[in-house]
This record gives sequence, structure tokens and C-alpha cells, in this order.
Amino acid sequence: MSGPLSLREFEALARDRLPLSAYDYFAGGADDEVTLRANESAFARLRLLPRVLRGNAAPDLRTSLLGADIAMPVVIAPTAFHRLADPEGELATARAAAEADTLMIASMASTVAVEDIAKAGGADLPLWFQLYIQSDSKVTEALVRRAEDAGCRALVVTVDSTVFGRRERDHRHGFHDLPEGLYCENMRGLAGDGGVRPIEMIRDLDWEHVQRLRSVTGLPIVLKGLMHPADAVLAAAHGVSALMVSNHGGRQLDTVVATIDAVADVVAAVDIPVLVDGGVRRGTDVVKALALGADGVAIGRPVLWGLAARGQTGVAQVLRMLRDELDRALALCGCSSVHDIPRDLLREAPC
Ligand SMILES: Cc1cc2nc3c(=O)[nH]c(=O)nc-3n(C[C@H](O)[C@H](O)[C@H](O)COP(=O)(O)O)c2cc1C
Ligand SMILES: CC(C)CC(=O)C(=O)O
Repeated sequence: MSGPLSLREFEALARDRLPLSAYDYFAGGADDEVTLRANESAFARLRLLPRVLRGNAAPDLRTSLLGADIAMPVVIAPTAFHRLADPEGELATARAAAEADTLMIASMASTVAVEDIAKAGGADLPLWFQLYIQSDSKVTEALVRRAEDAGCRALVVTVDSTVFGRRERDHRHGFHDLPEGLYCENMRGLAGDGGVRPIEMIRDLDWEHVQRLRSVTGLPIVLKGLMHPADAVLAAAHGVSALMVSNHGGRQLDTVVATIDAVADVVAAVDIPVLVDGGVRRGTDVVKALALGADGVAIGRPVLWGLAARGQTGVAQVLRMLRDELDRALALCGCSSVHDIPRDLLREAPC
């Protein structure tokens, strides 16, 4: 029997291997999961109108993001709890990211401490740290220092989570906490008694928090979870270095527009790099995001499926598969590189 042939087949393998509560935590979205489905289906609605007879050699997939040179404009989005998928957890993910010569964004809710993730990935792995700003600014600062000391090259501040989205699958399973023995290791030592402090979502998150963060770190700040072009303009005015158009994979506010439908307006509003995540499952999805002006895409669940199915090898295979698909799609579209993808490659499918 052949191995998985697509990212979707990795999901089927992962589902067979994971306890249902863990599978549903990874797979699920908020409320009716309208946005979860829309993220993927919006890509299918966009169709390609390729050019031919352009005589290109192998397309150039390499790119650079905030100074990090990477093999392709596909990076690893921050996702929590990798040790729910595999005992090696984020260590395996980091090794696979390094093998693929791409960039990893470590979740603040990782089940391995960020310094250990950095060690596993090695000095060449560009590692960014995702941050939920906490109500106690000293705690936020301690997390920032931890990320800096680990060698992280940017802070990715998630701004779509002023409260936790309601995921009905998790309620059904009573899945509200990590199982015995697994912890959010970046929060260790931050509770009053030196224990593991719970992660908070703060309702009063505002631009002042971004400004304060700007004043306590020299690292570039990336805002993740921003969808509106007016917020993109404000972000640039506050010294933010890059944006991630994201609806948290449909896990926060349900019925938010699909990210691929929001990205072009954000790109048009600012002069800073823009990444997009949500529903990227094929090389053609990457081409579509780039044609709309994004500088790159991030993938969340497919990494978890690779990890649950085959550990480090599975994540490496997921990244390799997407790279091969991107290479093939560019060749068939008549594009010579990831920087040469015209907007007129896209058409809306008739309803
Ligand atoms: C299981 C899971 C955990 C996640 N954890 C985080 C997190 O800790 N921080 C964060 O900013 N985003 C988190 N996200 C959102 C991802 O960074 C990303 O926006 C989303 O997964 C992209 O959609 P995709 O899964 O369709 O690729 C999580 C997503 C999933 C599926
Ligand atoms: C631990 C959570 C805050 C991780 C998260 O962002 C998510 O499950 O979507």
C-alpha cells in the first residue's frame, strides 16, 4: 500500500492514531465551524488561468521573511500542545522544520520549552515566538526575555483571542486541560509558587499593549489574527514589522470571512510583509495566496497531522509534499519564481 499522497490523507492517518478528544481538539473550530470550512472552500472557489509556452527552468521557490532566508514561502504556524500528537512534540516539529529549511513559529502554549525547541531546530532554524499578552506586564516581559534568550528572531502577537473561542467538540469530550504529565512549559516558573502559570486571554487588549511591547524588546513584532485593512494601517503606524492575516483556523470568532478573501485588502493597505494562514492544503493554495500579494503562508493543522501520523518524518513529509506541489503548480502556471506570480492568474469560479 502506498503512503499518504496528500495533506488530507495525512489527516486521515492522524485521525486513526489519535484519541478522538485530541483529534477533535486539533481539527475543530468555533461554534458551527462555518469559518473552519470556509477557509478551505474559499481556495477552491478561486481558479487558476495559467500562461503557457514561457520556457521556464525549475521555478525558484526561495524567499526571505524579516531577514530569514527560507526554502519556500511556507512556514509553520504556531499551534499548541504538540506532545498530544507525538511524545517528542515540538522537538520533532523543529527538527523537521530545520530539515525543510523553513521557519517555525513556536506557540507560547508549546508542551516543550522554547529554549529546547530552539536547540532541537539548531542555530540555522529561524524560530519566532508566538505570544499572548498577559494581564501582568511582568509576566509578558518574562516571556519576551525567555524567547529572546532562546534566540527567537521575532515575536508573533496573537490579537484575535480576547476570549477563548467556544469549541463545541471540546465541550462534548470535556477536553479543557492538558492530560496528566503535559504542561505549557513556557509558563513554568511564572506562577507565584514557581509552578506553571495558566495562559490568560485578556479582554482589554489594545494598541497600548503593542506600544508597551515595542518599548521592552528590540525584536520585530508580527501581529497575528488581524483581518481588517484599517487595523493593518494602524499596525504599521505602531511600528509592527509584519502581519499574519488569520482567523485562528476558524477557532475563535465563527463566521469570520475566509482568510484568503481578506488578504488582498490587507496587502493593499500596507508596505510591510503579509503572511496568511487558514485552509492551506495544496501547492495551488500557496500560489493563490501569493498571487493575491501575500509574502508567504503558514500551515497549522497539516503539521499536526504529519506529527501524529509519523512524528518528525511525518512533518518533514508534509512540508516536502507542499513544496513539491508548489513547484509543480508554478511550472504549470508558467511562473519562474514565487516572486513572479501575477494577480491575473486568478479567476473567481462562477457560482
Ligand atoms: C490545534 C491548534 C492549536 C492552535 N494553537 C495556537 C496557538 O497556541 N497560538 C496561536 O496564535 N494560534 C494557534 N492556532 C492557530 C494557528 O496558528 C493557525 O492560525 C491556524 O491553525 C491556521 O489554519 P490551518 O490549521 O487551517 O492551517 C492553533 C490552531 C490549531 C488547529
Ligand atoms: C492553548 C490555546 C490558547 C491554544 C490555541 O490558541 C488554540 O487552541 O487555538
